[in-house]
Amino acid sequence: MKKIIEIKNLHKTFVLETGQRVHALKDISLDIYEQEFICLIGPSGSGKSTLLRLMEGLIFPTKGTINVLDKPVTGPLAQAGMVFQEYSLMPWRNIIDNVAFGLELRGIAKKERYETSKEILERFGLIDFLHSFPYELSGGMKQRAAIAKSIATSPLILFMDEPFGALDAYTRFQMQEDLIKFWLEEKRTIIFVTHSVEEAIFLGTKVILMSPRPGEIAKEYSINLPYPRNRFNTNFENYFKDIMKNMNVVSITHSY
Ligand SMILES: Nc1ncnc2c1ncn2[C@@H]1O[C@H](COP(=O)(O)OP(=O)(O)OP(=O)(O)O)[C@@H](O)[C@H]1O
Repeated sequence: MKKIIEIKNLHKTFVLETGQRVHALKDISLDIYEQEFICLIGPSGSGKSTLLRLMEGLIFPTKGTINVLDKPVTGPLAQAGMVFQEYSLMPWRNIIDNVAFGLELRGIAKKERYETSKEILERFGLIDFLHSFPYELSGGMKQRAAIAKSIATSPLILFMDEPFGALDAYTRFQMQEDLIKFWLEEKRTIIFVTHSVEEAIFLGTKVILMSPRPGEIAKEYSINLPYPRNRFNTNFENYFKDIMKNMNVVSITHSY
């Protein structure tokens, strides 16, 4: 498999307005290969979003290097799509114009960008909502539209920061299944931040556990379970227990 992202000895320190320094990430080294589905988990403040933003080229390392396709990251990646927990859609644009936005930026003619966007929206079950505005959709539909928007330009890498964090449990399960279906069909590289250990095991080819601040990679797990995954399988549960133990979630691991 081709290496897509190479991170070497990366440190990130933020300097606050008061002059105080926050050491967010410490000595991160990580290789990410084509078609991997990487899930980043760890306690709040362990630097998951910071690591994602560094990979996306939205911020830059204090020390160390990040290469994407053998080139140092110098600004927002053209080959990437991004989905956040909220705010991924522009409220003043209807759904088709949101999805078509990236294509519009690339100068694709209206007819063609609408055709591509309709195809994607059909696939994500939103074909009846082309002309609706984001506020008219449910949370799950909005996130479906946000994913559709992020893949419209066929990005090589999809960065997702807690995309299902605000959804109810039922919608979240549904979205996880839909995302896996998309990934199995398209085999893009996905880097996905979540607080849910269970979600990470359900989705990821690899789960990367971060330690509390300053965030370091505490452990990398290769999840050797076939897709679609079964949460009630013993091997699934074993990964869950092992990760929870390494997170030191004593009250939860106690009962096992
Ligand atoms: N722009 C910034 N300026 C100053 N400090 C920042 C900035 N962004 C992040 N930090 C700090 O870096 C640390 C890591 O933050 P980050 O948001 O990456 O953690 P996280 O693991 O994604 O947390 P959560 O799970 O709560 O979203 C935190 O201490 C945070 O306060």
